[in-house]
Amino acid sequence: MLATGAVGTMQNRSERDTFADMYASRLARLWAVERGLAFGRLDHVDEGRLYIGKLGMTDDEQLRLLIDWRAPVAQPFYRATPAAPMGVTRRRHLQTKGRAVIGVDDDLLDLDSLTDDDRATLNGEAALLAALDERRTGRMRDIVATIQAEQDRVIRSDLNGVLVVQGGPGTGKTVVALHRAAYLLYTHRERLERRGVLILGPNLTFLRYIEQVLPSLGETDVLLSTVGELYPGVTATARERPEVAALKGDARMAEVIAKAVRDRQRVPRKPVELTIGRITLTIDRPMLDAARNKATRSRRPHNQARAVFVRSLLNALARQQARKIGKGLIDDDELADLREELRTEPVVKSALNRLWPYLTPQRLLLGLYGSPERLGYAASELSPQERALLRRDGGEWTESDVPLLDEAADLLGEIDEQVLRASAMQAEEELAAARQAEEREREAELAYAREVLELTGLSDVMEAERLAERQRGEGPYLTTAERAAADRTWAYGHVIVDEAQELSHMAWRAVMRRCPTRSMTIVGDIAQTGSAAGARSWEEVLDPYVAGRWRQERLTVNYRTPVELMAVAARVLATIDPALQAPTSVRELGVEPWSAPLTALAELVKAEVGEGGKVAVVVPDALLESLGAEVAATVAGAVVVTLGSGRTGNAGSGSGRTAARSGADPAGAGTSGADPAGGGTSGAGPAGVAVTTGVGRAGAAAALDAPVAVMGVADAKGLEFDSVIVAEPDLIAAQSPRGPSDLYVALTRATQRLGVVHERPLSQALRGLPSRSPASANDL
Ligand SMILES: Nc1ncnc2c1ncn2[C@@H]1O[C@H](COP(=O)(O)OP(=O)(O)OP(=O)(O)O)[C@@H](O)[C@H]1O
Repeated sequence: MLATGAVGTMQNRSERDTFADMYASRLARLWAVERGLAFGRLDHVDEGRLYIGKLGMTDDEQLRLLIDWRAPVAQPFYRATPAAPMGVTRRRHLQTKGRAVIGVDDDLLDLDSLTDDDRATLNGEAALLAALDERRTGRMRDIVATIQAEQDRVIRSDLNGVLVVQGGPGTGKTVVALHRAAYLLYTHRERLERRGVLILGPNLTFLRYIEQVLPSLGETDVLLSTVGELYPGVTATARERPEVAALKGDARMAEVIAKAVRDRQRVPRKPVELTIGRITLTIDRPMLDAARNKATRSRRPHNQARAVFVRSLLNALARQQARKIGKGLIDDDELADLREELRTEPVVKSALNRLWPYLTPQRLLLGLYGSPERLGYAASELSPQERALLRRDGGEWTESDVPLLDEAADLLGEIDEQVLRASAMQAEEELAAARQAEEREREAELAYAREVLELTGLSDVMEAERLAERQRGEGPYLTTAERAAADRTWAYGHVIVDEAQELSHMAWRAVMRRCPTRSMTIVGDIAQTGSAAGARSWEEVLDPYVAGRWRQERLTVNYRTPVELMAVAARVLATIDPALQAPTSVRELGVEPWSAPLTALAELVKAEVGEGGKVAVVVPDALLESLGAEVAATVAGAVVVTLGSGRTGNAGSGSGRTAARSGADPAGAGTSGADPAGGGTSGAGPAGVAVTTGVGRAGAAAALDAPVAVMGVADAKGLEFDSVIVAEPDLIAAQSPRGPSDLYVALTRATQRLGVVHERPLSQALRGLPSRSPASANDL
């Protein structure tokens, strides 16, 4: 397709591009399912022998070769038990390497109907345990070959309505949610491909960790995002202090934002005088009140209601002008002429901009944070201490700001397309003139365009370049996920929220706006809530939106953490709430968790790296820098995940203490409010999953690929490692009101080995762990 080159009519070329895109994505899907393409066999009483795979295949005669795992006939592969065999006599798991079968595991479901031949070829190793024992790669894998019955029920649950999946650590919530996305796309392809599926995760590292699962199941067009990336054009990865995050996530902030918008429509006390030529016009209180009331009554969002306000005010001014120049009564045409003349008068324009300004959410919020007076008005319901927490001058957007920006955007509405176009045109003309006149550098030209936009009061709406692009018409071919990512008002066909317990009230409002049909899967664990603004119960979260209309499934088996490690974590869980139940672990490895002095940390990390697999050191936020530097100085290739999700400082190889923070990778630099890429859709991830932005994710990948990563708990959420060392556990438990939950999360990240290092005395729950010294590292 591509080799035909850019020939023919516009239409030919656009067709060619569309076909090329289509084939490319088909090819990406086929490549992605290569690993473990066929993984199961069902010997069925009626249907004969069926092979189960990642997608369905038939031969030239339409004979079924492979059944898609999501098809109804494949269901017994996951659900059949000896008690309820569903017509299956034998279930066989195929282990493959490349395209060769290297092993099989059988489950016998109906002994009576087996033939003698069948009996002779039985093979009973549990495929699940083999999968769980595998060394971790730093990326989540699909579990399509070993999905368990309780998980299958979640995966195949109905598309409609809100499904909550509550489960302890390691119960497969994340992996099940991803398989559910694949299942829903398969079963409701048309509806969901058109509207798209959004998956929200807790941080960029996590998204990086899971992003290959869906492509490996043949699904490439799903949008993965964090709440911090939800608002197009802003990539917020910075985090607030817990008390600020809690306040910004509080439900009362909705009214604060609403009042902040009303504040910008307030009528000044004194009349406004406008001198145009030799006459002076006065905008007085009654005129303003009338215009404002008309605008408010129109029930349009602020930026659209502005047109009503402006028209009313200009009409009044035009009449006043007519009176002043002695014209008296004027007809409609004359009124219209005068009004349009006034509209272009600079003094009038600037007065209108002050009285009812075009506002972007960014400008509104910064204006609010930056002004004690505005805060005093909008946040009058908050206490003075709370208002002080909101005060800020400029600075980076944080994750907790994003739901507020979204709230504001909803109340402000889009800025009129015509205004945008006019500004774009103006910007373009001015740019062209500037080019001819002075041949300035490209940078300077853009600066000039920005200035032009500044003058029209639209500078922070969009970049000059993007305005011009928009003006020219359609952009390049975009997938549903990419279009959805760039459109704040996009309504998704299905939304999956992972680590959902972390979302604040305000974040839920933003999420619910994106899913008016309320077809959602919400997975999380109330016991793991770390954010001060997070959830205490699912009722509290969901009842405001779907009271009595949501259903819950529980996952109860822990596939990650071995029995010995979970016993320790369960003691910590009991300190949070004795009523909470830890999930039951399926594996027993015979390796006990250990404790050691903090001073031995670096040596112990080295020893763990020697054991192989991925190692994580989870530390209190306050010690991230110092301990990160310490580990980096001793262990080659260590990466420190700096505070703020997904940004990493590559700690280098033994170069010492300075590297941990200051050496932040260049890709991680773009975490400020205005994302220069705009729109936040920088294309495809490695296997074609549309990702919202490359900015922080390159950094996130470094943390997952490194042999050792040092991080705070917020960045460890949802991840897992072969070996985990938790530093100063009691400081983690004390670092915020939800600290004990953070500790519980930290202790449940390991698939094989766990240790704690400490200087402070250990709390009751962790006391009594066998001690380990670096010298004995290899003995354990
Ligand atoms: N049926 C299964 N077959 C193979 N592996 C599984 C299965 N179920 C879960 N796992 C593995 O168990 C681990 C934990 O799963 P996952 O991360 O989805 O759990 P989680 O419930 O989201 O945990 P947390 O709440 O701690 O983040 C993963 O490595 C996952 O691949």
